[in-house]
Amino acid sequence: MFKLTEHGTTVKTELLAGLTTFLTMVYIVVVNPLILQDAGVPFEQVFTATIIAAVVGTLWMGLFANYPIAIAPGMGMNAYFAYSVVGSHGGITYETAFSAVFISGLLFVILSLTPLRQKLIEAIPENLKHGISAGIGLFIAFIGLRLTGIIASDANNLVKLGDLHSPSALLALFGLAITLVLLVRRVNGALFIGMIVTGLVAFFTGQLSFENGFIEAPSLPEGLLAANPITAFGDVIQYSLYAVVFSFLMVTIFDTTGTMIGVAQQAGLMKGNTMPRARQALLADSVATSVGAMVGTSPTSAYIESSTGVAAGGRTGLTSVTVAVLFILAAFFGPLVASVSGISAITAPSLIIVGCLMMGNVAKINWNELDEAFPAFLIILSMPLTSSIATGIALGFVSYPLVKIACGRYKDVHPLLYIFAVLFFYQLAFLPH
Ligand SMILES: Nc1nc2[nH]cnc2c(=O)[nH]1
Repeated sequence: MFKLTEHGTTVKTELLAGLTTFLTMVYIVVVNPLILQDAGVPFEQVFTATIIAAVVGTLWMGLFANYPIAIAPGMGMNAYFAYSVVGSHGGITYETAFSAVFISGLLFVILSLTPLRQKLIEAIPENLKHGISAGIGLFIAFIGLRLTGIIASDANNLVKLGDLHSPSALLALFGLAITLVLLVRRVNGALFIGMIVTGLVAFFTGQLSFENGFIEAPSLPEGLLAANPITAFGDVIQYSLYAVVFSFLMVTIFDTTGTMIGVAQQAGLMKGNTMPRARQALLADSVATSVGAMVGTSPTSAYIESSTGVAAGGRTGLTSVTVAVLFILAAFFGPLVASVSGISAITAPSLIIVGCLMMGNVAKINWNELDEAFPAFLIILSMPLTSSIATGIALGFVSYPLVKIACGRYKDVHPLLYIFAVLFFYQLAFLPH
């Protein structure tokens, strides 16, 4: 079913890859409720909703699209939901905001079913695709460095070297060194073993403790927040949430498409300029976003952390199915998950190393043609600086046609790219981020 031999992989490799991806992304079941509770949504509800959305999307991805790509509520969009939509749109409750998420999820389902999906992927120029992969690499490495305090904020320069004597930074550096040694010595499961060793050191140095125990029964969602497309659409009209729906839609489509292409390229699963089974892959995310809105979480996205599982050898949907099963188990291990995901140093080394692997794509960019190189460069530069994959893609999409028109090669640009350039320009210039 997963065509393991055809993809040159084994059950053991896939299970290990799934475990690796899961460990780097499981923090979301704790962090997502923490962010959405600022919008008034109860913690327990988001905890369960996050797991439901992740399981639906990731299982769909594994079973129907056969990609080693996991799905869960995105970190950019939960903040946008809590602080820009509910926080600043006067009078908007979180229930109404979930209606907007639900509608954007349904629109995305419809788009995933039309030929536009494949055209969109084909319309993205090769050099921009390489830029997206490399930019994602820099971005996840930056996340790893920031979470562990190796890089800290600075009032004048925005970022600076953090306090390398802090327990978190020291542990992360230790984990990085161990994992790198394992990798260069080509030890199987290096990323995962690195996490286990770092976790053990965290435990014995008192950074990791299990005061709240390990197991707790999950609470079931009390009711559906959005279930009827007509009432949800009514909410969108009543509160004029068109721009909110548009932003959710653009960000989900491009974050997910960009991430899928980046990870599929890393896994060697792209067929030239096209992504096989793109329909099912996009459906996985759009269905998860819609279901997530029904039970109480912000939009889902294909997770960049999937690249850690691919680096660990994951090539098929079995990796994703493993991740989904582990998310189901996580529902019963709330306290354990909260303890481990509170220690960013355990997973940061994987994020940093995978960042390095994904940066390899810069070598494929045609640096000799500035009209090809500059938009790709802009994507790479802006993803970590804006902490947003979608914004990086937006800047690449706006600059590419402009540069091409300037050098008289406007015919080289796919017509769809012009349309998206205008939409992205509108979003960047006039909508809140
Ligand atoms: N692509 C992607 N990966 C993530 N990992 C955590 N949050 C996100 C997100 O918003 N987008």
